[in-house]
Amino acid sequence: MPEIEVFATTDDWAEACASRLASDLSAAITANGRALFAGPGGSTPAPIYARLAEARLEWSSVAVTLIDERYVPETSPESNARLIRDVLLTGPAAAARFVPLYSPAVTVDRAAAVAAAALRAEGGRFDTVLLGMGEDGHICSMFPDSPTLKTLLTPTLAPTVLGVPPGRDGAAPTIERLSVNLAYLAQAGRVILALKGAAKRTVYEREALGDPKVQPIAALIAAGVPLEVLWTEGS
Ligand SMILES: O=C1O[C@H](COP(=O)(O)O)[C@@H](O)[C@H](O)[C@H]1O
Repeated sequence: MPEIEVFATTDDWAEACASRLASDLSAAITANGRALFAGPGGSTPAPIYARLAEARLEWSSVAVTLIDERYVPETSPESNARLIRDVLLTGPAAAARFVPLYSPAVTVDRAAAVAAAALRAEGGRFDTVLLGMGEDGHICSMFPDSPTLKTLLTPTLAPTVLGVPPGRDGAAPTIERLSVNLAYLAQAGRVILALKGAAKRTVYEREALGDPKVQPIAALIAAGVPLEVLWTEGS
């Protein structure tokens, strides 16, 4: 299992994550003339996004998307796109192109198909990825016990975006979602899992040793996702 890299402060941790992402984007622009980045929503990534926004990059050559999204428009406080727009796509980074997963399609599955086509048009491979993880062990919108988990984690599927229904009887997720699948993470140049707090460290260590068939983190490791795990106790 990938070793956990420990950082003494939130600043050091956010800086390390942002500088690896910026370095990957810069290398992709040099090699291909463009770069594709995918990141999470949630409460964890804001300090990383704020630092990444300050990176000296040819931002007009960068496309930014999400690893997952709630099926809500950007006007909703639940929207992951809103976090990206407010914190990452600011200053010079506002020149980057945002590729949303959400669209007001008829169903979440139709929106997933639209998003999958949009990502294919961007090259279909993430140059670098930032991941978060919930305390229940979910990454992207790959929720333990969700009926969609097995499909999202099927290693033989091509990179795509899938609709995720709400959990039954109050189980997570509470609303419909969209999520990239395992293949998108397995084919990425680098995947940084940014963890904050003692509880998430314990979950990671437990999940990483778990059953590779059912748990997202274990499945990522089994599939050879180029995972780097950066942790800070945080505040
Ligand atoms: O639902 C989500 O949660 C995870 C983790 O969020 P956090 O608040 O614990 O940082 C996030 O990675 C994911 O993108 C988001 O949709």
